[in-house]
Amino acid sequence: MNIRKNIALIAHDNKKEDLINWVKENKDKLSEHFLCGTGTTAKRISESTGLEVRGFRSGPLGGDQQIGSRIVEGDIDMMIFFWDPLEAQPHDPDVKALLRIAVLYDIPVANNKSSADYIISSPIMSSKYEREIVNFSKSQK
Ligand SMILES: O=C(CO)COP(=O)(O)O
Repeated sequence: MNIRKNIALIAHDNKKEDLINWVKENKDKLSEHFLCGTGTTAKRISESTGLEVRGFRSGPLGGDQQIGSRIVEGDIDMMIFFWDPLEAQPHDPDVKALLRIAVLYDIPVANNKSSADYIISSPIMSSKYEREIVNFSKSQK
């Protein structure tokens, strides 16, 4: 029995279909975990797949920041974020901040289908794999 992971699912508008299709392809595996996402992404995935996805605010309204804060709190184990490489977003600083915080806290991140396929099929998904919790020295706190 695998431990249920907290997986954040996020996609920009031009990438939402790609993420929904990926979730459909991996529905059985994903149904064993806790899913969350930015507002519109979460809603669209729920409607298209029937999976329960906890929705935060929409990305441009602070959803990326909410998920970033969950990462800081240790409440997100991995993030699938299909961001749009061909279109600027009004909240690009929030997107950059979320990607930065995911790197800082050593969260596995996939930004396209092939890397998402790697994560979903990797030992990271099983209970045997324990990510080292990132500890910052006092001076960095
Ligand atoms: O903009 C987003 C991520 O930066 C996604 O937000 P929505 O899921 O609300 O469209």
